[in-house]
Amino acid sequence: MMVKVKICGLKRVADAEMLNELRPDFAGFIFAPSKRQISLEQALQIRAALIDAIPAVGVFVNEPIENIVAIVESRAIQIVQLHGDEDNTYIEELGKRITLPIIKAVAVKDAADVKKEYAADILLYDTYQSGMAGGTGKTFNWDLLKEATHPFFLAGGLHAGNLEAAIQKVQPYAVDISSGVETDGVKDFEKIRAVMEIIGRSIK
Ligand SMILES: O=C(O)c1ccccc1NCC(=O)[C@H](O)[C@H](O)COP(=O)(O)O
Repeated sequence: MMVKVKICGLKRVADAEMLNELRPDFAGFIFAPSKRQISLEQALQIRAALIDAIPAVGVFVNEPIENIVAIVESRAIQIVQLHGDEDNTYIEELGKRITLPIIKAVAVKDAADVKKEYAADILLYDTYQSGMAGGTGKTFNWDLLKEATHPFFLAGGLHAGNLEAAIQKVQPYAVDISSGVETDGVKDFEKIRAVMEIIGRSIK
């Protein structure tokens, strides 16, 4: 089976047009403080430009549940990604309020982070960096993922130059890439194309 790809941090309608051509499996909208943060209005415009076959993942960091529910009701997103310190009580509460799938991101410092169970549909393992919730552009020690017992998204510092090695080593369900497909902070068609080519060659 081919590894799935999420291209995260879309900021422009032009980014959606790139994805429509290159066909990753998911697009990510950042609703948390970040250089990639977008407003609901921008998200609705980008969603409208994206083909239906690419679900938009809304990325939140410790967001009040009411705000996520409002964004879900606007139909700007089809999947929710929790990228902060959300615990199982929070995730279960959110799960009662929405019907969308929930991805829980885990910042990996050590093996205990990988062993922890969450009440989410799937986990996403990302690089831990103090003071940054995500989008670090840095990899982490993939050996720690030997402890993973369920399919997961791999994130953190991935790009066309290390993607093949990452897939071979950790066999993720999906890869999630942001900084590695940007040039000067803007999504770069050629970098996304290179990633999609590598994914096309990868068989799990
Ligand atoms: O990308 C951000 O700026 C960001 C900010 C705050 C929380 C989450 C964020 N990104 C979430 C993602 O899913 C990224 O794709 C993931 O962290 C990997 O980013 P990168 O290392 O830049 O490829």
